[in-house]
Amino acid sequence: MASDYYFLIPISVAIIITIVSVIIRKRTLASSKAAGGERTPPGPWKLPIIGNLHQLAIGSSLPHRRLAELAQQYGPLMQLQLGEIPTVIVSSAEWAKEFMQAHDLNFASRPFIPAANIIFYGGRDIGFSPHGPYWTKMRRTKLLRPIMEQEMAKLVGLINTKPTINLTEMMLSFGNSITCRAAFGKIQKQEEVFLPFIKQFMKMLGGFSLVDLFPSSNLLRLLVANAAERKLKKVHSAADAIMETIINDRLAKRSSTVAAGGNDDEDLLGVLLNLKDTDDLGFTEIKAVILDMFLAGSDTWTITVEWAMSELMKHPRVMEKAQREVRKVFNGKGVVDEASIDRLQYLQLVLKETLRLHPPGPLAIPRESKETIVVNGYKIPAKTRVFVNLWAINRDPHHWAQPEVFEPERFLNSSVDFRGTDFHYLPFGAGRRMCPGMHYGLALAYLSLANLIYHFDWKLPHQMKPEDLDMRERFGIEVKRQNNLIRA
Ligand code: HEM
Repeated sequence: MASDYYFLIPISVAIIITIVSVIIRKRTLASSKAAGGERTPPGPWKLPIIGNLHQLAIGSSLPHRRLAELAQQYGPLMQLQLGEIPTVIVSSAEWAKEFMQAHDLNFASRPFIPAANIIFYGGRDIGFSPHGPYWTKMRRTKLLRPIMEQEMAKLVGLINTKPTINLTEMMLSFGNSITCRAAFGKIQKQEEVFLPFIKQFMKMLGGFSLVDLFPSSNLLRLLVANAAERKLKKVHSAADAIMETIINDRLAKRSSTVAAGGNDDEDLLGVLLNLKDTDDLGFTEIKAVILDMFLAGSDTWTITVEWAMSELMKHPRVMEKAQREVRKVFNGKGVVDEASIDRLQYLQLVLKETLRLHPPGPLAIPRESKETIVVNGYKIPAKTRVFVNLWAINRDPHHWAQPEVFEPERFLNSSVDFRGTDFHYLPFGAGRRMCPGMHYGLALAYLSLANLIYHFDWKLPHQMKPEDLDMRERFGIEVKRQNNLIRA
């Protein structure tokens, strides 16, 4: 008897699917028509409470890749609700130009991120301070170009002593030691205790944290936020104590340097202490900017060098060409120094292409709209969080032929540059909040890369073929290689 009704099952399923699709479509359309007739950007249908978080969690993709997939479905300006946070994702050069140039002023602020708030003394740094007079004053602070060449020589010496090297680990510790020199000058003992704190801050700032996405949830606050906050504050106060000691030591030495007619401006701390007297800078601000230097200014360029080396090992033709160039330019000298680095034209193409495919900050640093604004007919309410997907823009097939292929020659005879004016190529962002450490980061990356390929021939371990090299990424505040790069 029951079998008589089996034919009804597919019909019922079809009817249910049709009804659900109509409801979803209606809700999607409704959400793209805001009150007052302006449209809101399109986006996927959201669930109560979590909004679109489940769509980000689908698959094993990292956020910048998953957001790029969603943008292919919903368009280069897409609206998502991430927990309680209304969010807009920008994924094309044309829209990036709207947000980072035409309406840059409205999107020049940073959202409130609880971990960043603790780490940077309530936004007293450059990267997370809201847009306003304080940020303007801090942006004027010149981030230093340290004495790099001695450090490079140390790196070369270290590689020379080892038959097999882990380039990932080596670049990490090299980057940290350069940053310590740039920030504090010659320090020895504090360096070792300070750096592990920085690593912990990195972990706490990385990714999309639940506490950040549900700021009003008392339950979440009780279950996770309070414990996480306590841990972060403990780590922060230990890092703070070390910085205090370093500053006090410097102040003691500084008076004798200045009394002897010297200038204390060889490192970032010296420069900031000079500004303290003229620009009304407090110790809190000095410590916040030093933390910026460690958090934004160390891993970024070392990760870039690592990706460049990975691509060179994967593409022996490019490695050979780059190596031939650097050996020709520096052969008479025996050392790679900064003076002739501009002559390495092919290496510049290699670095440009590396940053196109592997921008270390693929979603930049989030921005926030100051006021409600209509951009090209789409209404963006005040306090909307904005992510510009630099990773997706840098490989948009509308602007790049064969975008997934590593081809440094694509930049030959092209005027496309890092400056943030070519909106289809934005490894350093654009507009007011564009990276202030660009020149310093690029100089270090060129010099390291040139040294690595000038002094050494590189080979993958265990007879690995170039095409088998694992190029997977790991997400954090910066995107690194998932597995370490080892050289035989
Ligand atoms: C290869 C190296 C680097 C890359 C690719 C890079 C990339 C970026 C990106 C994409 C942003 C966000 C820009 C935006 O929101 O539009 C940024 C911001 C920032 N970067 Fe870099 N960066 C690098 C090196 C450095 C270095 C060496 C320093 C410091 C010495 C530094 C300090 C900063 C700071 C302070 C900000 C925040 C600026 C603000 O909010 O006003 N960066 N960087």
